[in-house]
Amino acid sequence: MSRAASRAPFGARLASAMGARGPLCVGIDPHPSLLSAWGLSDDAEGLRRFSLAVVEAVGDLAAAVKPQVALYERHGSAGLAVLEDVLEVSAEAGVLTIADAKRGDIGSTMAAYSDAWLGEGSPLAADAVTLSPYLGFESLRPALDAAAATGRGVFVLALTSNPEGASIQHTGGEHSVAKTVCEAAGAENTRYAGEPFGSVGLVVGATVGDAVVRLGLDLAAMGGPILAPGLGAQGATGAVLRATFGAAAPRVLGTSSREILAGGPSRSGLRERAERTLADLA
Ligand SMILES: O=C(O)c1cc(=O)[nH]c(=O)n1[C@@H]1O[C@H](COP(=O)(O)O)[C@@H](O)[C@H]1O
Repeated sequence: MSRAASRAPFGARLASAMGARGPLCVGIDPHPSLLSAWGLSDDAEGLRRFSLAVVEAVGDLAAAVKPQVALYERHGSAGLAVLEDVLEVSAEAGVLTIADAKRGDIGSTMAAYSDAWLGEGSPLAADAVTLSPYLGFESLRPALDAAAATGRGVFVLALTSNPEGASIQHTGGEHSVAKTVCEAAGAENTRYAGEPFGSVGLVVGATVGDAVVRLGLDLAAMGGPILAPGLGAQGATGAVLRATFGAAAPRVLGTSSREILAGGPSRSGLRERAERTLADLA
């Protein structure tokens, strides 16, 4: 039996991890300022020590970790080699991985991104990857199909946490861009009928206020998980998150990076902040 065939769908694995550990994803964002605050050098060795310390500290607490790919890319091939190791060590630690790569391109090129982040045997393959639908939701088809074939998942940007996102995502009147993306994800998740979550998730920031309601996004019916950045450093709290998502709150995976990472480099400092965030989300 191939590895792909033996892996349960991502949505089912995430639902089970959230049920066992709670709805927290810890972002691994090795910003230069954080490396410095931890007494580490802004190079591949500093990146490695930082990232592995985070996985070691929270790998048994969080449902998922989310390495921010840009912060590895800025170190070139040495940084990407570290990312490969982080993904492998995380898998060994039993925590799900979401590569925050925000990829999106015309279909033929998308197939190559899909091979890299979701392909069986790829050194960069994670349990899920973030995708941008700016070239049209259907341009993501290679990744949607690869995710289904390999038991992996995707999180498609719908309502991002940054204030500038509204200038595109809120446009379109009754058929806003965000609502269109939400409906397309819902249609895609029909292939996962019977699973606790579909494997096609959305990114909706915990900072978007009443936009979910105002734009008429039916996140509960969408069927997939919701990755909600914006906790901590961007100002959102567990209470804000519950108010923002309403009936869809049980499918929300809250994600926080800088707020938790600022607790390092000590293991206890990182765990204390992760546990505090988890308690806030409960
Ligand atoms: O896809 C994401 O994770 C993402 C989407 C979004 O709308 N907003 C957002 O902040 N993110 C990412 O989530 C992380 C947030 O980091 P903190 O603000 O430090 O918690 C960064 O890696 C962002 O790139």
